Amino acid sequence: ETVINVINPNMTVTMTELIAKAAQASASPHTRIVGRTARFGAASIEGHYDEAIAAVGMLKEVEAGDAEGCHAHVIACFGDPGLLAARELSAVPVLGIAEAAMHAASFVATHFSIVTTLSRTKVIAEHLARNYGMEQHCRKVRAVDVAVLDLDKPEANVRGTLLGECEAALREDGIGAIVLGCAGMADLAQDLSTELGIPVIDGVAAAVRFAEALVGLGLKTSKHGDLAFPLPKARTTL
Ligand SMILES: O=C(O)C[C@H]1NC(=O)NC1=O
Repeated sequence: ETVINVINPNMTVTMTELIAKAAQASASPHTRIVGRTARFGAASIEGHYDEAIAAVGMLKEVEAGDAEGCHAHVIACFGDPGLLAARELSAVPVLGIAEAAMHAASFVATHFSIVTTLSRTKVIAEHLARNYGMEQHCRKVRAVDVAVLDLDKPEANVRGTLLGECEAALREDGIGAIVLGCAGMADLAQDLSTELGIPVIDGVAAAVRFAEALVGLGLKTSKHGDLAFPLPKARTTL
């Protein structure tokens, strides 16, 4: 059995449930998904400050997963908060849903656009695309301006708004695929892909399958050099 620790770095349990459901739906039969929710940080992550404090809570859940002997971690927040810190901390593979989604999109299209939640978080996705060497593939980061915790509210009409933004991206951006820029959109990817007739990629599903692939390849996070375990020293723990 492969155990994948899927961490919601925000503190909203209903989102963790949606994420874990999407992760299990994507996983192979012999994979067990353990969903974990950050117990320190923010109810939702919508900017640099939220990301900074959420990373601390996320890292505690990496420790919990490692203590349980999980085979890989998925950081299920589109900002990939604390990704390299988690890779230092753990010896098993750690994937962020943004990195995983962008790579999946680059395998099936020459260019893609990202559609995320609030306009103020577009810059975070732009920084990630640059850091991941994806600027040649990522044409544009768009936003539907729906707050993360409103995604599951019927009155927000997220599906309709997302569809409109994706159609604009298809018309204007010169792309072949769309990346959904929020873990909370995980349950919408399939439906939008069918409606639009193009790959619409949810990073939770992509990260779970890539994690399985890395485990299957016997690959673990390298502890030589940059991602070696953190140096022992006095630290404030939660
Ligand atoms: O950055 C975003 O808009 C989405 C990001 N925030 C969050 O609480 N979970 C996420 O996936």
